[in-house]
Amino acid sequence: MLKEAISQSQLREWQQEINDISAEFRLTITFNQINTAVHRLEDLCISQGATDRTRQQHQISLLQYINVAINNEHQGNTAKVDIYHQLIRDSEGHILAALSFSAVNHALDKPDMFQALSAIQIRIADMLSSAIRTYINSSDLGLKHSPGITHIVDVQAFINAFDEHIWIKNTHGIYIGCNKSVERAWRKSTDQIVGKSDFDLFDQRTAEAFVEGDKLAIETGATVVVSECEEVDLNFNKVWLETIKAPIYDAQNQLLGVIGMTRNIAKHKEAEEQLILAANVFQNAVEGVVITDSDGNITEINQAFTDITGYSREEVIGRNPSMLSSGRHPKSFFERLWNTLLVQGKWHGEIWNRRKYGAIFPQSITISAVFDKQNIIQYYVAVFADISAQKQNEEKLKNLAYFDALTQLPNRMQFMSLVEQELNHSNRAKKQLAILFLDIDFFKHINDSLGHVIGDEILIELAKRLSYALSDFDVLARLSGDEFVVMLPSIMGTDSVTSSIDKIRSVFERPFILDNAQSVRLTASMGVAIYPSDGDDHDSLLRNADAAMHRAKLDGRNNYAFYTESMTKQAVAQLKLQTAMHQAIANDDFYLVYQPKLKLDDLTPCGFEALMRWHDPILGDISPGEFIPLAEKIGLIWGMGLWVLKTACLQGVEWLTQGKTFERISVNVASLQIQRSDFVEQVRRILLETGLPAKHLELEVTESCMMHDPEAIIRDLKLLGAMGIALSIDDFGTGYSSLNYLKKLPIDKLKIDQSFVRDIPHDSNNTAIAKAVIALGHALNLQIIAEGVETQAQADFLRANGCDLAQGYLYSKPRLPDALVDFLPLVANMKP
Ligand SMILES: Nc1nc2c(ncn2[C@@H]2O[C@@H]3COP(=O)(O)O[C@H]4[C@@H](O)[C@H](n5cnc6c(=O)[nH]c(N)nc65)O[C@@H]4COP(=O)(O)O[C@H]3[C@H]2O)c(=O)[nH]1
Repeated sequence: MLKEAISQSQLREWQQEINDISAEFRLTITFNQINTAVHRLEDLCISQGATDRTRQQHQISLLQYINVAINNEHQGNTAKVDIYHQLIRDSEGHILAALSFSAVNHALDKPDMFQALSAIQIRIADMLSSAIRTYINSSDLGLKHSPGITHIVDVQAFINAFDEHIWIKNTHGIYIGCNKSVERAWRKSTDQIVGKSDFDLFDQRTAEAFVEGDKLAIETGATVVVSECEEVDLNFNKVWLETIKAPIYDAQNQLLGVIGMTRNIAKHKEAEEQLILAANVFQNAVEGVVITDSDGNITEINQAFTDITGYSREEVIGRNPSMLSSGRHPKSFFERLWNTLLVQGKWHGEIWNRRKYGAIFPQSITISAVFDKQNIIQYYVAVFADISAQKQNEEKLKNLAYFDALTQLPNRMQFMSLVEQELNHSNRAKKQLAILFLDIDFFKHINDSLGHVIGDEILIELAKRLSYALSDFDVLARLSGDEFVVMLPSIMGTDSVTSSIDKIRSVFERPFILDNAQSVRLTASMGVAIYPSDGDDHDSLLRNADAAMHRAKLDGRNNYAFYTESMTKQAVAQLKLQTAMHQAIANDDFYLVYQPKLKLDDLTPCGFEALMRWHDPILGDISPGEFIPLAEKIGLIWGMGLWVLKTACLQGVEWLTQGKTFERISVNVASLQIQRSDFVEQVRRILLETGLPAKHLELEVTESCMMHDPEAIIRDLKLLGAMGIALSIDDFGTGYSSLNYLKKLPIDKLKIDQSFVRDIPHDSNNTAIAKAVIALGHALNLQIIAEGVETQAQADFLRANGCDLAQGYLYSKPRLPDALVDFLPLVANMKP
């Protein structure tokens, strides 16, 4: 339609002008001129919202025009009517470009404008060609005559400048152009190439492969990589060649041919190989690798990370590595880590982390910050190794160095170091410490007769038994062979040592059963040295304990000895007593005596204190002052105390049933008894079982019972008081006197300890104390009883100072029940 709007004469005139211009172009077209046109066309494309497809169409047009122009030239034609095609050549006649001018005026109001289609092939490395379409003001064309134009564009030269091989084939597979690089590579001139097919130029197989590539490009309709191969270039260098091909279409989308390029991608290949190598190293590294962004979010991990932590890639990407935290390191540890990382860009150390399934493990880790060109942190890369096995080996080595391989007990070196540490502590705390040296009697016979394997079995079993028998604070070690040592820290004199000796001896009471069901009975000899009296360093203590052990062996084995004689005697005596006490309980060798208590004003009896007695057939009479503290120490006091209470209650019931009258029987209660949570319950049970009314029972507790959990003791004493039981504080003034608690206690009596009664009225201190206790007790509405009253003068003083009650040898020693008739009036004879 537009074409029709233009007069033929006008058209002819323009064509002539174009011809002229083209003729001019033939010689003088400049790069700048083309460039300007390119830019104008590109702007136009952009402003018209040209899509990639449009641009591609332009490229196709370009090549089509070149093709047409070439064909026209070949066929001797000069131009078509409406589109004029012009090949632009350089001075040597090489084709520079093809220009097509369409003599169609798009703007009738601007007759000086016509559409010019300039097709210029610009060969660049990535094979982009530009198709140019622009409006050119005819007056602009005057520029073509400008004398300043000097640089001639040589497109062939331009494509020749590239090392890549570039060629163009038409739809018949005939080469229609190529560059110098092709000439060199194929060792043929352009003339020998253009107009030929692959089958003319190459062997059958190669030609077929090339044609296949053309087909592929045509079928896919886009640029395709048709082959990659390693070859040798003209200089016999190894090169990697990549051939890409693209189909060429005209404006009507008709296939015109295939353009191809082969380029050396050795550098890409190298980079690609390096990337593959790096990726392989990353993935196959034995060390775990984790990469985070600058905010600490995980962006990548490798396989070893998953193997070590158990977390898959999906489970960690985007999360913070703190998800692995074991909780073993304090906050300050990570603060220091970050400080170092930020200041030095790198941190190396060991971290305990947690695996997915909970186990914690040590890792040796290096964290590096990765900076960009502006020195801003882009990533953190952490490379770590699981060092669990290494740590276990270290631990094993440590064990070998410090522990006995057979029994797993500390060895001599470890024992000595532990003793040294404890000595420092004992020295500061002014405490005693004991080293006990133990040697199995006749162990050599075991080894000789039963063999070393059995000997080892026995030693292992003994180590287990000893560990079990001793307390957690004691340190047991095996020095060598059948020699064991024990450190008893913080001992309180020889008593606690003998109790440990007792425990160790009990280990040997059971026979050792061997694999063959045979049993062996063993004994051991022990020697004890005590710090600081027997030595002030680990060497001398061990040496002296060893010497003591040898003396025990000389004394007949199955024995023990202290380094000093007196201590040995003391310990022997205690152990004897201890053994005898167990026997006495079994034999029912204990019994009670009762000491009357009297009112001081008229000396009427008001009750009895039950006191325990023990007569051992071998050791004779043993004082409660000796066996009660031992019973407390070895844990027998609870059972003994219940026995006393029950026996005293039964005695009271017996007297009552005999018609004898008394106010109360008082029973001593040890601190450890009242501290038991079921004490009140046991007292209630015994009263019920024996039938003694609570109003006939009094319990004497010492002040020291308040030292442990006073609130609970006060609560229990109140419960006992509420049952009708009288309560008195024994030995008042000798122990833990807290007036604060005293006023809260539900007690009835205070007993002045006999140590304050002794020597009154002569001892001014004691008389003052006695007076003060009486005054204090009365102020608290308590009755006061004095014990250990032996003289009339004491009794007179106490009475004169308001003391209410008394007991002591002056009136009666503690006696067996049958000997107390004088103090137990029958109900009928009772004074009103
Ligand atoms: N020198 C002298 N002593 C006198 C006189 N009158 C009484 N005594 C003694 O003074 C002690 C009074 O008992 P204690 O202060 O409770 O002191 C008792 C008590 O703390 C404890 N004890 C005795 N029997 C038991 C018991 O069954 N249970 C508990 N837990 N402790 C008991 O043993 C301690 C000693 O008891 P014993 O040897 O029986 O000693 C008794 C008694 O025999 C006197 O005029 N002169």
